[in-house]
Amino acid sequence: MKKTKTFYDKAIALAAAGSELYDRGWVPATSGNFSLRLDDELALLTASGKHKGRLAPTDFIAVDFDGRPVTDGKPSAETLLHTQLYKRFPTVGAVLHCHSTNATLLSRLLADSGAIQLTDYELLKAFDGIDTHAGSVAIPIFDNTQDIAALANEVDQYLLEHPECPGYLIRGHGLYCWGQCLDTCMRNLEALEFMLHCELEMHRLTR
Ligand SMILES: CSC[C@@H](O)[C@@H](O)C(=O)COP(=O)(O)O
Ligand SMILES: [Zn+2]
Repeated sequence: MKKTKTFYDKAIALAAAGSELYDRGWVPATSGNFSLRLDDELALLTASGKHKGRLAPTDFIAVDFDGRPVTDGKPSAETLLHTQLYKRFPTVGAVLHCHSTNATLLSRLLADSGAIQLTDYELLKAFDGIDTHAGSVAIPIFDNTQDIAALANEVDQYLLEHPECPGYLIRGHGLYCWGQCLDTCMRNLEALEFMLHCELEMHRLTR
């Protein structure tokens, strides 16, 4: 595939998001990966192993929804965790994966319960379709593995049964979330990180 102006515009937008996320401490030491939908067959994704706070427009690769690169370079090791979302949900336009302290610690602390219930937070209203704090949103926690295809299958099975899920944790690893566009995805990520931080503090204060 020839890299178009759209490809580079989206790469620049994701690089700016990466810089912001790095400044927040959510993608240390080359961790994390980001993507944007290009069309109904392709997505733009970070190349593997790059520092996600200092991405250049050349640090992005176009992949199909089976994770195969269609431009030069090596896409993220976690490519399938992005492409599965574009494949399952035609409305998803952006996917962000971060390794914040909150996501890493909470996913370890609460792994046995299988999910974190976010309940009675005003910030639940940041998610599309939720207009009240009075409710609960489950954030599932999957076991970490280097077998990304197996993890993608597990996640896909969960999302088939819970299409309203706004994101998920991988134990001791990090958070995946998505949205219709990059702005929405950043908003969802910020809301999730805020509530994960609250949950961690509650755990600390009440244990
Ligand atoms: C730097 S360790 C983190 C990686 O193993 C992975 O989890 C990650 O988020 C980044 O992998 P990448 O292949 O650069 O997309
Ligand atoms: Zn990761």
